[in-house]
Amino acid sequence: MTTMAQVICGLARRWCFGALGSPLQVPCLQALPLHLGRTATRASQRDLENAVHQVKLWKKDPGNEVKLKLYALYKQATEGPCNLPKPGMMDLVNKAKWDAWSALGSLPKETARENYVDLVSSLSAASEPPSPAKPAADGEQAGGDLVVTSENHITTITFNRPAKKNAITTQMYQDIMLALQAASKDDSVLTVLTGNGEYYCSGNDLTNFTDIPPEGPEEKARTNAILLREFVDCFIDFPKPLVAVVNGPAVGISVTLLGLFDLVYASDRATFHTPFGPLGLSPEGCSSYTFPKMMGPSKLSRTKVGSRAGEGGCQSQATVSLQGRGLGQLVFLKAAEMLIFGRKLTAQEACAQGLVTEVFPDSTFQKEVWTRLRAYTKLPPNAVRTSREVMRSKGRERLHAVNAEECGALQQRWLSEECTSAVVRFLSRRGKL
Ligand SMILES: CCCC/C=C/CC(=O)SCCNC(=O)CCNC(=O)[C@H](O)C(C)(C)COP(=O)(O)OP(=O)(O)OC[C@H]1O[C@@H](n2cnc3c(N)ncnc32)[C@H](O)[C@@H]1OP(=O)(O)O
Repeated sequence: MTTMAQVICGLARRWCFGALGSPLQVPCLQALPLHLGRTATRASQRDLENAVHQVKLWKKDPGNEVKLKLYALYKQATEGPCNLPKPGMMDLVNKAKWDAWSALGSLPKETARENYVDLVSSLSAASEPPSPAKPAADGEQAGGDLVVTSENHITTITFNRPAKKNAITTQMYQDIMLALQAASKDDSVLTVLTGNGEYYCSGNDLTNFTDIPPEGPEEKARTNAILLREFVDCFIDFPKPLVAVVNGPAVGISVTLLGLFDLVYASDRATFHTPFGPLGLSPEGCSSYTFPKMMGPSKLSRTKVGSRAGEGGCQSQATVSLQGRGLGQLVFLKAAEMLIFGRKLTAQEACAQGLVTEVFPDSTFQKEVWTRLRAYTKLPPNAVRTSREVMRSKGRERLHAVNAEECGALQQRWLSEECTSAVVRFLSRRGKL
């Protein structure tokens, strides 16, 4: 049975998507705050347009009552008194809007315009789009190495060690797991990971390898493998859409995990680097499975090849290479170049390979991405969740198996001479040893 609350929620969602085509309205004009934020001047048509634009940027849903007020005032300001026939009782959305508009009676257009602008102005302060976190003067932002916020049905987990390029400490792995656990149960529709400052994340903090317990390095490798496996499992099993807002360069595990995300939005300043070869490591985050899957031969760009190009023909590089390697041999060239040889991709390249959903100019990145995400939170949450589950459930068992295998390989790698000398090189160059 549909309850009244459900009907109202449904109304709110439909309005947010502009089912009725314009900003919403007011049953009782006298209740509106007049002249807030402006004094003696009358509101112009330009003021009205600016106010409409402002409403689109609001991050907080102002609620149905305000939306109705805005709708009615806008209609009155642009079309005058309501002279439409009254919608039927069952046409709930249109009836509510008709009621609100009709309640304005013969209010002059100019006054309606003014009231609309004043109402928006009074509500705007509370609805500014979130500004990207900025490092404090000493390079570290208050709030710890990980900042978790929840607003407007979006839970945001922010790497917050800008002075260390947001490298992930052992404590941060634990805290991210806790944050994901909480986000899976809160009322958020989306869970976002992002970074504060210049970097998205520089991957595993390489000093994590330095605190060897009395039992020796084998014990350290064993506990790290358990931690990594549990950490990646949290992403595999996470029940809601995961979004990466990649504000800058991404390295190591912060890149490999992206294969488990649903949306990856990147600034054109971002790069994607998995330097496992140079570090004596092997892939993690299920990337040995997800990357070849997303970057497989069918995804490679088509390139003119030899004399065939002269005949007007094109062949993909993959096709050519595969022919050279023998029939039936599947070689995932791009994934191999990244994961084995440590080739760094630009945001555009990563997008072409399917690792990134969309690239935005850095200057408008935050504004565009958060506006998009806020719009997505207005979708019916149960439908979003169901679609995601249907898409994800089939591969989950496989991902767990891949994760276990990758962690087993890494446990050995961490004990290898190749890996220890690479970490020592990095740390000694920075005077950490
Ligand atoms: C238990 C689970 C294990 C999961 C395993 C995951 C595998 C990976 O994630 S592999 C990838 C590991 N990450 C790296 O190899 C990146 C190492 N860092 C760098 O190469 C460079 O720092 C940089 C390219 C990210 C930035 O270079 P830039 O010259 O601009 O800045 P720096 O002066 O080097 O860095 C500033 C500051 O930050 C510290 N730092 C940066 N990244 C890390 C890191 N990953 N671990 C530890 N510390 C890092 C760097 O030491 C500097 O610190 P100081 O100012 O104190 O010297």
